[in-house]
Amino acid sequence: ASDDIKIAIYWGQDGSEGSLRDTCATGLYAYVNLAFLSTFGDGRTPALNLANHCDPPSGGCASLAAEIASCQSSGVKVLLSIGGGALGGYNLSSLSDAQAVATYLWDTFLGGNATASRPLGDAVLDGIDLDIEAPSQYYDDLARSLTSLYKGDADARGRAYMLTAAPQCPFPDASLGEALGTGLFDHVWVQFYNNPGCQYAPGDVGALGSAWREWTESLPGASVFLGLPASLDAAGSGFVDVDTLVSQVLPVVEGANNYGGIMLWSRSYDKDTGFSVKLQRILQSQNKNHTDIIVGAAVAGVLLLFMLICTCFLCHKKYRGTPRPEEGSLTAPALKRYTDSEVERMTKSYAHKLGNGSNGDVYRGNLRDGRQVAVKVLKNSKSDDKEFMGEVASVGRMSHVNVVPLLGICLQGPTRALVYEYMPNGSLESYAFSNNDSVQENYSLWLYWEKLFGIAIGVARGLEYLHGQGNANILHLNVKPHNVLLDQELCPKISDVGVPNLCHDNDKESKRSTADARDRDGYDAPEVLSRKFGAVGSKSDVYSYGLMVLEMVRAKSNINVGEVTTSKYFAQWLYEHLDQFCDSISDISGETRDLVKRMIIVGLWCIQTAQTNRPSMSRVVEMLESSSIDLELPVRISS
Ligand SMILES: Nc1ncnc2c1ncn2[C@@H]1O[C@H](COP(=O)(O)OP(=O)(O)OP(=O)(O)O)[C@@H](O)[C@H]1O
Repeated sequence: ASDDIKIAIYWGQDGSEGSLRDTCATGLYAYVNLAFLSTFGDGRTPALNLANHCDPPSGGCASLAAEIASCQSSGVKVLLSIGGGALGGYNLSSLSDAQAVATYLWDTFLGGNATASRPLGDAVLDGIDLDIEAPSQYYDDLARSLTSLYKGDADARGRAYMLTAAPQCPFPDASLGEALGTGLFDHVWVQFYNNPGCQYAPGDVGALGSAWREWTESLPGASVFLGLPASLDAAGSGFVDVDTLVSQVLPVVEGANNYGGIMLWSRSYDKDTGFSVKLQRILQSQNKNHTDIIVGAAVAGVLLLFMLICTCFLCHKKYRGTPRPEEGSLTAPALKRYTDSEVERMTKSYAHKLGNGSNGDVYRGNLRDGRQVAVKVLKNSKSDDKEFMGEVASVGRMSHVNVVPLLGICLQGPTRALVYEYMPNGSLESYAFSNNDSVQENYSLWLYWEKLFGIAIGVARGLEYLHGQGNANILHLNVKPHNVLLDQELCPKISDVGVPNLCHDNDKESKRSTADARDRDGYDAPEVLSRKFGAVGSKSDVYSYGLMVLEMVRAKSNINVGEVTTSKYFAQWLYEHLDQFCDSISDISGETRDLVKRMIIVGLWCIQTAQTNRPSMSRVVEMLESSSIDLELPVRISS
């Protein structure tokens, strides 16, 4: 869930929206409503409808239990939404019917009778959402019955469940007005769309603002969310683009004490348009600017204080005798030291392994303040503490928007672990190169050319920094899509920086496995594989970078160049067919075409066999920032 704005989303009405697990893993949402239990009440056999995600009658939705658990473990609340647009499929006919439905929901999806048949397997959801659009009665009774069941469980087991609702913005809501009058709802996502009388009209927030006031004042005990469509196609009317939302609408709604965030209909539209990605990005950059001002003022204050202390210290120094021999700090300035029991606690005893790299296994975890982290437990690390700390200190000093931040380390007995900021969107490999269908399906739409270009230039800037622009002077020597991680906004961050230096790699076994891995990955420069091509240096990273960029182009275009499959042949093919290739990508506008052409020309320069022909990373950044008209192709592909 975002630190900046809480977003509730509806998931389940379109198989192409990607899995529930992936939806939660985007880190964009705080609440996911499973949509919908579309048949219930008045003697009907209740039925789930989750589009083509799974088939409830055959028990096919039980497999969602693991995905729900994965969402919950990352802090996302998962609710079952009942009702929806299939108006003939549900209603409540009496008080006893409402009580029976409440008991069914409790036993089947929440903390009730475990022996009931459970379409979502052993998942215990976080609550029930009422999306009741049909004329209705007895939903106040349903709310009271559910709440008393919740309360029984809370008394016994201390678990809290939620009750939420999605009324329309005309106040009071025709279907849910009475239920909301009970004051029993935790969150209410009011639909400010398909309702011209109270939704946003271009340039006019008046109607929305006055309906918002009525809703927030009438529900003092609930947090109220602004419900919006995530794309123009998601509703007949009421779409507000992200820039307008941030500049005109949020300032009106955020003033309410019980403003909770926004609700979006629905995940599939949000995935198509990137609405919430853009929203989170804008809000985070606003927060950052605000924080920068505060930090700037604080830094100025600290500097003043520091100067004062130095002055006092220098005045008194001559009376203090000879200084003590230098102790040397083993801990890099900004790095926190963790004990091995703290690492165990933050990873919940190494419960969630993210993967295993050649230098150790990586686990997901949480710091005490709730921040998610990735903990790399090193194997074969250097046993000399001082040597280890020397290496880790130089990594810890680095700070660049395109390098994964190292937050802390553990160095206790044999345990050596590195604690990194967690990157919720995994690696570029899984976005751009995965053969896993579900991942492809979920993310293919993100990978429009502009995004890929943004990733390419971000990685270039990160490498430029490592190579010395930030005085880091670090070689990566393992640049590949696996080691480019993507944060919440898909901003690329280079990972594994300096890690090989922390580990012994001079034993034969690890050398052999490294070489194998290298053969497999194929991103290494010729000189890394054989010294007859010269010494390894920063241009070796340039080579791997260039190959990676060309592979990104290949993966995105999915182009068939005949029998040819290797990167090198693809590069040769691109070299010979550059304009033809750019023309062949039909959806490319002139501007996008230029970005793609720049990526290709830069890539071709970077993979020159002779190191002297390859540009430096600073030059790569310059080339990417220029126009393709100013860039020439190399004379040959590999010279
Ligand atoms: N900061 C992080 N946030 C999220 N996932 C991470 C983070 N760091 C590593 N991972 C994930 O952990 C797994 C292992 O990563 P690691 O960097 O150790 O290995 P690798 O890059 O796959 O292989 P190698 O180290 O052999 O090059 C990968 O799936 C990676 O995406």
